[in-house]
Amino acid sequence: MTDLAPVTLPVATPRQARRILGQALRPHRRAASLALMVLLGTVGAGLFIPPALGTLVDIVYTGGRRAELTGPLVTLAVATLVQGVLSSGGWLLIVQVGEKALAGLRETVLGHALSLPQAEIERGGTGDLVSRVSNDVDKVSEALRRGFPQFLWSACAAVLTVGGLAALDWRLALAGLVSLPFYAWAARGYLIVSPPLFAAERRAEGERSQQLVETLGGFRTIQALLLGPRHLRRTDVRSEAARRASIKAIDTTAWFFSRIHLGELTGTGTVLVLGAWLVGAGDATVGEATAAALYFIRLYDPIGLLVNLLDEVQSATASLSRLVGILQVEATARPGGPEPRDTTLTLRGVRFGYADGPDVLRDVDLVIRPGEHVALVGASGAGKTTLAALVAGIHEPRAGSIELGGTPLAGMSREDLARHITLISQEVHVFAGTLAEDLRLADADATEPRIREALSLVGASPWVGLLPDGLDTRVGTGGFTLTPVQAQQIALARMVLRNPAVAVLDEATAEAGSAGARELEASMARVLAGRTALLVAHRLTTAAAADRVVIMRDGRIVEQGPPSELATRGGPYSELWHAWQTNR
Ligand SMILES: Nc1ncnc2c1ncn2[C@@H]1O[C@H](COP(=O)(O)OP(=O)(O)OP(=O)(O)O)[C@@H](O)[C@H]1O
Repeated sequence: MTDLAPVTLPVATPRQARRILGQALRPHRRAASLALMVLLGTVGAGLFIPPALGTLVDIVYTGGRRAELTGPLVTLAVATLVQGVLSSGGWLLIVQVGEKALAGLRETVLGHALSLPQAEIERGGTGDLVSRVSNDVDKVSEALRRGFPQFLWSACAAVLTVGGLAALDWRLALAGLVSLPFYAWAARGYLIVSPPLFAAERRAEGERSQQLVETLGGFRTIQALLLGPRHLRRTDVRSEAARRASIKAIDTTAWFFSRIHLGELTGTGTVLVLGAWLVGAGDATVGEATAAALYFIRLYDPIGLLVNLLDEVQSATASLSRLVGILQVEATARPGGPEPRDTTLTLRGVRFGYADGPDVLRDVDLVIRPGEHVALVGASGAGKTTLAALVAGIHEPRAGSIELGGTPLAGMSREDLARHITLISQEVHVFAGTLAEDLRLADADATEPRIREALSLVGASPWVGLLPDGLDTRVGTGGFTLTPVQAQQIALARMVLRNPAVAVLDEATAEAGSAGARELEASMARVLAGRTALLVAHRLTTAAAADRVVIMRDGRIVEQGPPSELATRGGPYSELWHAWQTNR
């Protein structure tokens, strides 16, 4: 893998994508058939217009009576009215079907993405995933809302109009067909040339998003290591690739339209010349020749639209394939093993690395006894957060095993895992909604007294009491902004409500300030009482309160023992301890 070729999620073949779309449309077959009938009615009504106009031309041309005009004029009025009424109803029905199918598809894809282990998503790239569920969903959505109904209408209109022309005079219909080779030429070229170009455009956009997410996500590290110019260069390269891919795709569209206009010119010219000749030979009336030309001109819109839509359908198919590709990332099957005997955590010979990267954990052996609190201490990058994520079952080791009460985590179902072990990471997320809703994410049936009890245990009652609407106050995006300490307390309260036997905590005291950190330490101590706990300690006071401290360096455990013993042993912990005491 080169530096500039990130791993992305899989892409489905157009056939697989169409199959999934078909499945999403299946529950709405009846509404779709009704909408199709209404559309056919609309086009059918429009077919009466050219002959009626032709008849009017004949009446005027031959100096007919004024009363003769009534019939064609009534036909014109009724056909226009029916066309108008049916078309608005038909569009509405089709748009509804499209929206419902899209909602189903979006739920399927998002549901699958959420059920995937974090490692699978990280391997493919979160930027790529974001681009798929935003850009690609928009493209498919636009196609289903507008493109798909217009495509149906154009196809019906084109076929029926050619039928109307043939019913008028088969020779004039044949004359119109002279344009077909131009349309076929354009469509064939477009269908063969454009799919890879549109797929490349989507891929380039995905890679650009991926690069932006990487750059913004690693903002601090990039600044600290002065990697800004390098990341700017990479972003430039990917943006340039996306720009080139877009221009190539647009070029084929221009080529396509030039062929279509050639078809229109040839078809109309031939119909007019043959019409004039037939009139001259006395084989057709001026009105019939006019109607034939009008029929052919009525083909411009549907064919132009079909052309336009081929572009949109191609582009939407490429997006749909990327969306459906998410369904192809298989969640590693987790059959559900036996209930753990107890809450002993046992790590044996654990080795781990991210995606295809080097090992960041090596030969980790660790046993945490039921009820024991173990603190992980070490320099930044030593592997503490990674080890915590493995113990919470988020990642699986490359080698070695992690067991809870004798049951390997890898063999436990996600539900069992979530029931036994809860992880609180440094970046706590407060979901948009009321505070009570946010807390009930941990236990949907939690009663208000239980919620209040949990808030009291984590020390959040005083500030929650001051919120304008108490538990019904809206928090998260667009709502009341919680401080980092408050957000951590909410995460701890969620843990209390979920009540797991094992707690894994990545201490987030860095942003809390020293008063906030002390407050959080006290909240944590109350929540962890009685549970088996592994905590990543960023402050040595947290480590000093644990039963055992484990020191990590370069992905290995280099020292462990009770903090009071380690402080005087003269090893890495006592060095850290003394340095910290001196700097206080
Ligand atoms: N998502 C990731 N993808 C690739 N490498 C990663 C990822 N997360 C961490 N690493 C790498 O794994 C190693 C261990 O990182 P980890 O975050 O576990 O260390 P840490 O001891 O928790 O550091 P800190 O105290 O800064 O959080 C580091 O070299 C880091 O760059």
